[in-house]
Amino acid sequence: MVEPLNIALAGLGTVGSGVVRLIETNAELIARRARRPIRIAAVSARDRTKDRGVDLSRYDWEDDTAALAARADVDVVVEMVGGSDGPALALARNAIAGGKGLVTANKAMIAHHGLELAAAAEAAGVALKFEAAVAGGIPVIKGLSEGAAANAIERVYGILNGTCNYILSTMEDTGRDFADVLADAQRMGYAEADPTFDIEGIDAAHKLSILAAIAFGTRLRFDAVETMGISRVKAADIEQARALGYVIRLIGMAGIDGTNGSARLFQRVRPHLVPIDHPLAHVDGATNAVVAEGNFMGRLLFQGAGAGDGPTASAVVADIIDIAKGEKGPAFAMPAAELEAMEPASSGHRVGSSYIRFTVPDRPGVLADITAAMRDAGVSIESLIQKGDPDQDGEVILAVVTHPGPESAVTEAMRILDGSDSLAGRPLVMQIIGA
Ligand SMILES: NC(=O)C1=CN([C@@H]2O[C@H](COP(=O)(O)OP(=O)(O)OC[C@H]3O[C@@H](n4cnc5c(N)ncnc54)[C@H](O)[C@@H]3O)[C@@H](O)[C@H]2O)C=CC1
Ligand SMILES: N[C@@H](CC=O)C(=O)O
Ligand code: NA
Repeated sequence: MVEPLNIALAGLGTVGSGVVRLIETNAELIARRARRPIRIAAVSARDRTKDRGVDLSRYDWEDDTAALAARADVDVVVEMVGGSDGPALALARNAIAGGKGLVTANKAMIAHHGLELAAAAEAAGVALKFEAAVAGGIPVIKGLSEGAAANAIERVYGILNGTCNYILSTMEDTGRDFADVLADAQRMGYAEADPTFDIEGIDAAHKLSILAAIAFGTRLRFDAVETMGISRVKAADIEQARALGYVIRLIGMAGIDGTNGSARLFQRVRPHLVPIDHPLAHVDGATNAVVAEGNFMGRLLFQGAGAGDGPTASAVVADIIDIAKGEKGPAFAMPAAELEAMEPASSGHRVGSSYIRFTVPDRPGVLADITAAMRDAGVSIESLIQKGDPDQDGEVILAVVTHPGPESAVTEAMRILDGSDSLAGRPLVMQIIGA
């Protein structure tokens, strides 16, 4: 008789309920693939009485998630509570210290404490796994750390936040309002408990820092991700981008930069203009896509559902199955102590075209001031479009696309214009992804 793998589930929201449903629905095939049954020994969440659409009566209930790590009948703790610190981190630390495997969907916790937890798991001889934490259901952690293991990865980039992608692509398709579409994403379980993490790019930055550590064998540097979200993107930008042949997507991008002689880690999350014939332009809704470029494999594209109960549960349970089969890691594809400490690279010398949206007062001389600042900073303008009539405040929108050049020149032009009375608001700069 094969012993089951006994698991404890902490958190029974979108992801946790999905995990219960998946384990119950596919129990037989999971047991065959895991070589043993997966048994839910205990569950815990904030509210015992809440209707989650799954029957929890057959599982032991713990009011305090911390109790799960102390149970002798549990082999693996599955953390689906969320938050970089607090009860999630305490549970993770205690589970590992108690010799239990840890599976987590929590990118915030891994981005902040992943190295510590990975080292602790290696020392304790237990598994730490977090496939669901990056790009939801897409097996990108496994893909990079196993499938692409033989390659030096040169660059990794893509769409890492389902909520932002859902907002941008829905606004683009329907012209609906930002707040209204965000409320939809929350209803569908895509958004973080605090959606600021999504719309300000922080969630994508968490994921990017995890991917970069695995792709490049570097220590996690979430603190060094240059991060900008989509809250300043207006419907007018989406409209202008479309008129110019682009869509807007929140893109995370990481690579090793050797420009100044020493290798540095480049990590950035920002809204970008993506040409409509680029594969990332067709990634809609809560779908994520990750591109990895390796020196022998060439370009790989991983694409699939980046958020939501089913896909995220699929990634969580895949990790549980790996542990049932005896897999122990290491979590970041190499021992935590061997990950290289690398200084962050700045983006100033990067070269490319930019889109700049200016909101300006409707009066003569404004255009001359803007173009003079661009000229003085060495920015060459490819096109400039003025959007229609002034709005009710007497302001108009100017959309500028630059010829390829150093990003530092665009930054300098913005510095020259800072505080100018030819601007009615802070310009928005977005880089344009090459085809
Ligand atoms: N929703 C999604 O599509 C995805 C979520 N994730 C991550 O999975 C984790 C869970 O996310 P969701 O299920 O969406 O969140 P949720 O808000 O739907 O569920 C959170 C669960 O944790 C419980 N909880 C919260 N604070 C607690 C506390 N102090 N003590 C005990 N229980 C507590 C809640 O009662 C609830 O059952 C987060 O780390 C999130 O970033 C990862 C990938 C996708
Ligand atoms: N809030 C996240 C959930 C998955 O990681 C997202 O929208 O991508
Ligand atoms: Na994943």
